[in-house]
Amino acid sequence: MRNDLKIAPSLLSANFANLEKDLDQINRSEADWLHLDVMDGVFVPNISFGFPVLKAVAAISKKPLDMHLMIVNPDKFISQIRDLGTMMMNVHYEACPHLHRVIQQIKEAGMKAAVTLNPATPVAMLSDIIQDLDMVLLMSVNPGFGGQEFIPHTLNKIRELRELRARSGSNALIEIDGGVNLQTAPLLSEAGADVLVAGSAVFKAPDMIEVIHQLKNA
Ligand SMILES: O=C(CO)[C@@H](O)[C@H](O)COP(=O)(O)O
Ligand SMILES: [Co+2]
Repeated sequence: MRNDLKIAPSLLSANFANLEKDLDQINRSEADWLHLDVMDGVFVPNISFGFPVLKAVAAISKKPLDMHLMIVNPDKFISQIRDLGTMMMNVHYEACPHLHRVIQQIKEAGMKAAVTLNPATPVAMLSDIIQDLDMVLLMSVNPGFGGQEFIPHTLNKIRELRELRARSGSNALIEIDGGVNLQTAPLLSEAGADVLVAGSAVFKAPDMIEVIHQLKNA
């Protein structure tokens, strides 16, 4: 069994009327990171939360922040995201015509940089940027909503990404987001994922700490 699989609970499925209670559970769990889904209603057909909520969450979270920006023009917000104490800033390939510049700006701001691919975007699109990345996030659902069903083709994309990573000498982690649960996590771990994001599987469970423990040992 591998012992390096990271788990990043996604706050999108938390109880927003009592975030402090849910965050306390995450803080006390074996979760490695806290995944935060920012949506603008333009890049994706949904709106989640913005800086007032992010500031309150950042003040309570004891886990490093993994910020998933489902927004157009994410470069406009690099310094504000950094000032929250963010560890990893994920921008979508599909939202960044000047991706190389955005990645350099994120790193210059002192954060780790990740690129996210939608389910229909081929892994090969990263061949000229993967050397500069700390992580690639593969969406295993169409972004915008929690609680959707896992797209099985993601398993092939993980294998392709591992090959691209090996060919290019990159150390980028492979993170998977969408439909991760106790059934899909072992398949993802086996295929070579490094980080699993889980929203509804964690926050809708009766015992979050136990589910995180089980995911971690997938
Ligand atoms: O980025 C997103 C959705 O766009 C995710 O991070 C979701 O929050 C994952 O939710 P589940 O599929 O795990 O319920
Ligand atoms: Co996400």
